[in-house]
Amino acid sequence: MQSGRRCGNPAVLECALPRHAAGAIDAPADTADAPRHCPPAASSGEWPMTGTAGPNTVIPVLDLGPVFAGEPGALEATAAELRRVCETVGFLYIRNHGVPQALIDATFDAAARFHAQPLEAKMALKLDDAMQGYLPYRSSTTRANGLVAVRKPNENEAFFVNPERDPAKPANRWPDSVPGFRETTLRYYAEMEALARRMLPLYARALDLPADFFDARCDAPLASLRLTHYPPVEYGADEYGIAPHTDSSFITLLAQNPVPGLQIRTQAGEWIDAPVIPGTYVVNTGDVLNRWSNGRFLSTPHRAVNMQPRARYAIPFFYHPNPETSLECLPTCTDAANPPRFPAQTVGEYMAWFRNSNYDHFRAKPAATAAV
Ligand SMILES: O=C(O)CCC(=O)C(=O)O
Ligand SMILES: [Fe+2]
Repeated sequence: MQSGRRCGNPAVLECALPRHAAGAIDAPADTADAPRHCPPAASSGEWPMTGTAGPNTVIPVLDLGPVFAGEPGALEATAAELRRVCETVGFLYIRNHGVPQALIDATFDAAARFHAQPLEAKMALKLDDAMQGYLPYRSSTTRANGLVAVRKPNENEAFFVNPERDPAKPANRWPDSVPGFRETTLRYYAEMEALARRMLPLYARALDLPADFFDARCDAPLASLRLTHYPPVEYGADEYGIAPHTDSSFITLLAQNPVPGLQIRTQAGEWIDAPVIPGTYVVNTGDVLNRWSNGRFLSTPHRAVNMQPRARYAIPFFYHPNPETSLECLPTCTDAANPPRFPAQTVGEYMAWFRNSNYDHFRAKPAATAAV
């Protein structure tokens, strides 16, 4: 799998990089014969621009500093901006999030050291029914979204860290010979959970709900930290580091990665790069919030490819409400002319469906019922 550069033409990397760094338009993934990873640079002009967009990107940047400092009026002002972004883009960057950069760096380092182990050591921790452990290379296929017709396994391997608060659930299993791995990843997990919780009032106000609406519904959240490794491989047709998909989450928090590769699909159906903006997080709305809000907050398709001649790691944190929380349509997102569009499932039920659809491990065992 480690077969060197992926676009056989060395010019591809050179022509792709400047555009990718500028968040420009990519070719549709679904077009089987489209040139991949080096499309013509062209803007549709239809992409919604917002006043807070960074200099080189159409994905807005939201400053959380004022609201986290408790500045008067900041919650309402930031929530109004968040509402606009979630209704039109579904992806944003946040700055002044409060997560120490040293912890982010240490977590990337832990991910790299985990994946550098011999395959045998990783396979000893193979994914279990609680969706915890090691997901081997090319053993997940993005099926649950209807976004691409040809579905090949994703060109990545991953390790999942689950919450440790519930003694009834199997505990995380840890590698024996990756020093500090457990401590670092659990510390990062706790930091991510705290950040997501601090953001809940923003999402509540953005949806015209009382500021504490989500608090009790997310006090034992069904979150998961994923440590993904995208090796530098030669992609074939319809192959991706991770194929076009939407996240199942309420929100996903993705630490900035020194190696770019994330791309999002605009409402106009074009793929754009999410450029690296140091010190920020990428945050996106997932399917849970999309369903809960009756489609009002977008769950935007995205994908990742590793165009670099070196390994790429990603450490997304998928945040969900409590498993028993009902996703019955939020009261501010429906009226007589806009009836609920999605079943009032619980988060756990929705997650079980999503997981069974996407992970070969669970497809082989349709009776699996773990809720992560
Ligand atoms: O690798 C990335 O940048 C994004 C990964 C992603 O979308 C996911 O794991 O759901
Ligand atoms: Fe994702």
